[in-house]
Amino acid sequence: MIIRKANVNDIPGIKSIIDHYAKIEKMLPRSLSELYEFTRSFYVCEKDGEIIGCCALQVSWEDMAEVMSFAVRPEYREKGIGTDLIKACLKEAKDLGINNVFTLTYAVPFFEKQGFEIIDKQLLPHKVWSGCIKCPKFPNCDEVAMMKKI
Ligand SMILES: CC(=O)SCCNC(=O)CCNC(=O)[C@H](O)C(C)(C)COP(=O)(O)OP(=O)(O)OC[C@H]1O[C@@H](n2cnc3c(N)ncnc32)[C@H](O)[C@@H]1OP(=O)(O)O
Repeated sequence: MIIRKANVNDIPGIKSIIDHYAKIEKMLPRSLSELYEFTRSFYVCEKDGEIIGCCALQVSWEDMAEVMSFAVRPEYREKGIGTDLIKACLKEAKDLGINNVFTLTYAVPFFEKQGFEIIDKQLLPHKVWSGCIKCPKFPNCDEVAMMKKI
């Protein structure tokens, strides 16, 4: 099992994980087109040639990056893979010179364990909300904003 940067061949596997959770409203859906655009932002967990987890780090503003599209296939959850994916993203943020990593999530207890704290959504830069118009829940966002200083 390895954690590594994604390449374009991983996108169908990433989409299949996200589709599973989007159907049960645990995650926002992502189109193939969006995912290919974000290829360079993704880390994946690969096991026996199969993608079993994914997480993207997207630089959003000066000194700020977002963790997004984060999921582990149901049968592989609770084995530390999510933690390893987040660690890889936090290390990359540090390497990029970024000190603040945030996420918009329903998985609050998980992110608290990783040292993230709940913040007021108003503290996030306006640019973050440009994607919201595409969200099926818009304008009734029920995700929680969380931030970690690294
Ligand atoms: C930014 C976003 O994309 S938000 C969307 C987040 N994704 C989802 O909600 C999709 C469904 N959930 C998942 O795929 C997974 O549960 C993830 C990605 C959230 C976590 O991945 P996992 O591999 O299961 O996490 P991992 O095994 O590293 O868990 C670490 C700890 O967090 C806990 N934990 C994991 N997921 C959750 C959760 N959803 N709620 C509460 N606690 C959790 C684990 O029990 C574990 O606790 P421990 O250290 O006391 O043993």
